[in-house]
Amino acid sequence: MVYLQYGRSILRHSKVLKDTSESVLHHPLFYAAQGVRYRKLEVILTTLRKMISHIQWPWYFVLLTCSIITFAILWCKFSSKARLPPGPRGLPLLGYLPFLDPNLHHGYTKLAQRYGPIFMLKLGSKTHIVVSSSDLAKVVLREQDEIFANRDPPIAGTVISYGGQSIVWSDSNSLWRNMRKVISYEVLSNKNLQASSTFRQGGVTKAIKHVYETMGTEVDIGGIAFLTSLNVITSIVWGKSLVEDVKSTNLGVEFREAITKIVELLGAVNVSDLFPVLSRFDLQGVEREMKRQRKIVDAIFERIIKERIANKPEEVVVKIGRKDFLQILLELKEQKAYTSLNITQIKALLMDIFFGTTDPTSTMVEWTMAELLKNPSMMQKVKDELKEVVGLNNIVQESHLSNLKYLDAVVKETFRLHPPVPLLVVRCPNESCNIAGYTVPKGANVYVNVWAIHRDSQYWDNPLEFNPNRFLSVDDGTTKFDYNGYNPNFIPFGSGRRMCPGVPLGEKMLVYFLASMLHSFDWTLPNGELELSDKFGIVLKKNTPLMAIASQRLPDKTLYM
Ligand code: HEM
Repeated sequence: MVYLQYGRSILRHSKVLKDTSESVLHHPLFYAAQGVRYRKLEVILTTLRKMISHIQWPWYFVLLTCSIITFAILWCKFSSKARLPPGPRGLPLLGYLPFLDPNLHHGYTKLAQRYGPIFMLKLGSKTHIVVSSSDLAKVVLREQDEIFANRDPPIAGTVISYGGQSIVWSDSNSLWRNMRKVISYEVLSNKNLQASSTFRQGGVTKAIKHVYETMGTEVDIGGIAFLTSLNVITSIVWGKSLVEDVKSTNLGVEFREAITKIVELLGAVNVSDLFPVLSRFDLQGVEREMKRQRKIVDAIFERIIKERIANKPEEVVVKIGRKDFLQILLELKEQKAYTSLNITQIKALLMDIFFGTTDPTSTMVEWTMAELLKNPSMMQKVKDELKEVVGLNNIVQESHLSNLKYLDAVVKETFRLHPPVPLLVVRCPNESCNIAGYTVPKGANVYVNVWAIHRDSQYWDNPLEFNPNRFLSVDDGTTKFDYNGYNPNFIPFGSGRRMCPGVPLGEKMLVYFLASMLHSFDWTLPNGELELSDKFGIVLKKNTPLMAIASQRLPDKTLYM
C-alpha cells in the first residue's frame, strides 16, 4: 500500500492498480478476446505494481512531476494558439529586410510559392503577413472584414493624409465612416455621375483635339490620360477644370509630377517605418520629400478653397446648374452637421479623390493600350466593335459604353494581368485572429497579393496569356466577373468594407477615354518596340512610359474639333 501525500490529499494508487489487474486483466473473457499479447501486459503491470508499492515517493518529486505535467499542458495549449504562419528567416534585428525584392509583388509571389498562401516575414520591428490565395483573401477582406478594417499607414501615408485623416489612411472609425458617406452620396452617387457626364465629355473632347493636333508625333499616353482625368475631376469637384488647355499647362504637369512622386514615396520601403526608434532621423528623407509634395498639392487646394469662400457660391450654381462638391462640403462645415468636416479633413478628402481619379485610371489606360498594341488582332476586334456600335461618322458617347462588350473584356483582362494596386492597401488587424490555422497577431501589416491571385493557374487557364475571351459574357448575357469584389479570384478594386468607393467613376472614365482614343485614331508604336515590364509602387506602373503615334481614323475632320 502506497500513500502519496501532497498537501492534505492522499491518493490510494495501489488500489487502482490492484483493481485493474485483478478485476479486468484476470477476467476470462478478456483473455479470450485479446489473446497472448495481453498476458505480457499483465506481467508488466504486475511487475510495475510491485516496484511502485516498494517506493516511498518524496513530496518534492511529486511536486516536480506535477509541475512538469502542468507546464507541458500549458505549453501545448499556448503554442497551438500562437502558431504563426511560416516564412523565411531573416537576420537578427533587420529581419528579412536585406533580402527583400524592391519589386515587392514579385518577391512576395516567389515567397508564396515556397511557403504557401499565407506567410510571414519580419522587416525590422514590423511583422508582415502576406496572403496570396483567393480563399484566404476572402477571409481577410470579407469574412473577418471587421477585424481587418484598420490601416497602419506608413510615414509617407500619414504625411499625405494630414495625419491619417483621409479615407484611405484612417482607421475604420467614425471619421472614416463619415467621409465614405460624403464621397458616396455627394460625389459618386448615380445622380451625380449622370450629372457630371458633360464634364467627362468636355475633358475627352479636349484630349481628342489635342491628339489630333499632334498627330504624327509621339504621344505620352499616360500623360494625356492623367491630364484628362485631372480636368474632369476638378470640374466635378469645383465646377471648372484645373487646366483649361491640356497642351499649355504647367499646373497640370506640376500636379502630375507631384502625384507620381507621391505614389513612388508611398511604395518605397522606408527604414523609419520598420524601425520606429529611427523615425525622427528620416534617414531616407521620405518624410521630408512627402511634405514637399504635399505642399505643392495643398497650395492648389488652398487657393481654390479660398477663392470659393471669397466668391459668391450662387455664381457656381448658376454656371453649372447645381452645387458642386466643394460647395456642399463648405456648407456642411458651416452647418456644423454631424457630417461636417474641417478644412484639413476637406483637403484630405480632396487628396483621396484626386489621387484615386487620376493615377490608377491613367495607369490603366496605359496598360490597356500597351496590351492592345502588343496584340494587333485584339486591337482590330476592338476597332471593329467600335465601328459597329458607334459608327465612323460619329464620336463615342457614354451611352455607347454598355454595348462595347469586347472592349469591356479587354479592360478586365488588363485589370487581371496588371492590377493597379497589386498588394491592396495595407490592413491591420485590431485583435489577434486565426487564418487557416495560423495566428495573425494584432497590429501586424497584412497584405493581399492580388497580383499573385490574378496570375494563379489554380483559377486561370494559361494565366500569363493575355486573353480577353475569358471575360466575355456567358450565353445568358451575364459574366462571372464584375468589379464589386464578390468573386475573390478577381479583385482589382479590393473587396469588403474598405474596397474602393470610386469604382463607378473610375470605370466610366477609363472605358470612355479608351473607347474615344481607339475610335478616333489608329495607333502605332514609334519604333515598333514595346516593353511591358512593371515597377512596384502603391500603384503598379509600366516601367517605361508608353509612347505611341496617332493617325486620323474618322473621315470627317469636324469630329476632331
Ligand atoms: C481605375 C481606377 C481605380 C482603381 C483601380 C482603384 C483601386 C483601389 C483599390 C485597390 C483600393 C484599396 C482597396 C482595399 O484596400 O481593399 C482603393 C481604395 C480607395 N479608392 Fe480607389 N481606385 C480607382 C479609382 C478611384 C476613384 C475614381 C476614387 C474617388 C473618386 C477612388 C477613391 C478611393 C478611396 C477613397 C479609397 C480608400 C477606401 C477605404 O480605405 O475605405 N478610387 N482604390
